[in-house]
Amino acid sequence: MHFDEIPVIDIGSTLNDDPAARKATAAEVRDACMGAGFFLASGHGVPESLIDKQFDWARRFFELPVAVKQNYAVGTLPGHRGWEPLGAQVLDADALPDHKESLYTGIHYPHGHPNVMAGLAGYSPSVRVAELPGFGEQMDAYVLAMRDLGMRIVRLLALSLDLEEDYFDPMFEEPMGTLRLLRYPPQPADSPSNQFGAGAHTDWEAVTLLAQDDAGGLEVRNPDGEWIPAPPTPGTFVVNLGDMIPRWTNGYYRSNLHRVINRQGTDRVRYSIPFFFGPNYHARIECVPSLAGKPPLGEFTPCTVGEHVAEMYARTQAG
Ligand SMILES: O=C(O)CCC(=O)C(=O)O
Ligand SMILES: [Fe+2]
Repeated sequence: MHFDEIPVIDIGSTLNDDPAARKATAAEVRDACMGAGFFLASGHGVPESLIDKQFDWARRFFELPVAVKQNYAVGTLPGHRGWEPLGAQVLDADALPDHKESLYTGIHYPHGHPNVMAGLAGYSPSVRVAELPGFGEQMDAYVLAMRDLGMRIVRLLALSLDLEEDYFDPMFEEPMGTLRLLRYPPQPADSPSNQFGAGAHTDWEAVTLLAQDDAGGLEVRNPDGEWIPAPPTPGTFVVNLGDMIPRWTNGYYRSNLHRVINRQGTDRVRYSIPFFFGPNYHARIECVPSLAGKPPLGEFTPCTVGEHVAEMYARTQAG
């Protein structure tokens, strides 16, 4: 469905016991999911102070000397967690490497957890940084808030699909949750046209909850191929659907391409903090009963979350 802006949806009804109000919110969510696959959630209930602190700690981490950050590099820590230098990721194989630096952490699963011992993707201890006492505790507190917000969004999705509010709940026991700190240095105005902070891509999981600073630069592609800004909007999280959702809805809910360009032409660095939220590794993804009778909008084969993630990795490798 066509869209030319990203809607703002007040999700305050997820914080109190008024089912009729939540139903009304769910109707707005449904329209957003069938169009942009993105919305800006206001009234989310996450304290601004927690979000501000999260950006402060992100800055502090990136300001550490490279020699220190290297000790926390992806590949050095268990699972796919840790630091990635500028240019390490290629989200769009047709573009130059991404002009961004990042740290992956996420929901804390301790070393003895069976999924960690089995080496399942998405299950690792959260990152601690010895040089930054208090860093890990802040990340864990923020992740807890994202997990709570994520479940409230997942319940809205269920309602929006005419399902019981708790339809997805059992699949989100011991969920996957990756938190990423992102730092985008400015790109000069004359940088190559195929240079992006983050190249065009879709997210892989169920929902992404993104806090962005006020620099701007996130854009979503509509069906006409136009890039629509998801502008910095105080008091909101960017919420977008990942590739598991079209599988769950036979394509009726959209996981759309998006990209980032920090082309301010100044020395302005952009920071953003996405939380990628998905169900348990063993959960099954297949079209929800309320849509199963409608003609699929594409080919969507049921699979487990683990299989979905493996397929996504394979696709990037092949690309
Ligand atoms: O930094 C942003 O605004 C978006 C980042 C993003 O799309 C991603 O990390 O998947
Ligand atoms: Fe993304």
